[in-house]
Amino acid sequence: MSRKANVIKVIIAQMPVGHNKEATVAHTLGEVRKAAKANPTAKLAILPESFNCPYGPEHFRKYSESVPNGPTCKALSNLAKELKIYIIGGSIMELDDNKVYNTSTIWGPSGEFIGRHRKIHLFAVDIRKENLGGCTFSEFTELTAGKDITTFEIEGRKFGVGVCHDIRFDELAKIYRMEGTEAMIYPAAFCVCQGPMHLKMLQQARAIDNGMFVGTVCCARDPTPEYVAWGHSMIVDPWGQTIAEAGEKEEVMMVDFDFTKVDEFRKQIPIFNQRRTDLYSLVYKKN
Ligand SMILES: NC(=O)CC(=O)C(=O)O
Repeated sequence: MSRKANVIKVIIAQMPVGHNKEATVAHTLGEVRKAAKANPTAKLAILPESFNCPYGPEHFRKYSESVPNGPTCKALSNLAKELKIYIIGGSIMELDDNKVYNTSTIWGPSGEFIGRHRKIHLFAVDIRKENLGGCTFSEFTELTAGKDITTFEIEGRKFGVGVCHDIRFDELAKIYRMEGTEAMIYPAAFCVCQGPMHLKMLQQARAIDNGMFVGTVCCARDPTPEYVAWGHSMIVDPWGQTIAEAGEKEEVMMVDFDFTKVDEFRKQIPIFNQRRTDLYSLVYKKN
């Protein structure tokens, strides 16, 4: 069996999303290229949720394309091959059989399509908070929910993928843990209302519950649209410590995922093995 990597260097690309899809994709991928060239040991790059489509139900179908053969996917595949890195392509709106999914695509260093994660928990809230404004939003009118979990490995370390609202479901993260996941990545688009309230706490909770890295990669703030992104992409380690956090603007961070922390946490706080599965259970109903 090949040795597991201790540390994996990751490019976190918090990028703005414009109305011109081609220009947005070109800019985002250009910034990833610059970061990868400046950091040749980076193994993985991660983009935000809906990274080529303004985040709003009125845009989803118009910006949707086929996976894995649409133009954005081709650009992601070519970049992964050029840079010889893995890419979690944030998410894009996927059109399949006339249905639209909020889909994260995963690419390998030869440009190969490794898999897709269709957002399982569609986002719908109606929040009113005096000091933070509010947020009323529903993906249900335009999108179809996914059904499958998605994992892949880099140098013997298992990554799991969810999309944004998926992070609020502790059961999902636990199922990924049961599948051996050591780092959960959620491309995200939290807004200025629920971002400051919940983003960090949700990540810390999922990380400590499962002894794994939890990362969100978010859209950069653009104050003009109705849905104003919070930014603040962040990586939390298995101990619940924030090891990297972006501001609100466009920003590319290089983050070392030191997986020895996963090994240490799980050895020193072995809650996974202490679960009382004689009293309760969680079942993944695989499709
Ligand atoms: N945008 C999302 O899917 C989720 C979100 O902003 C939230 O759960 O809050």
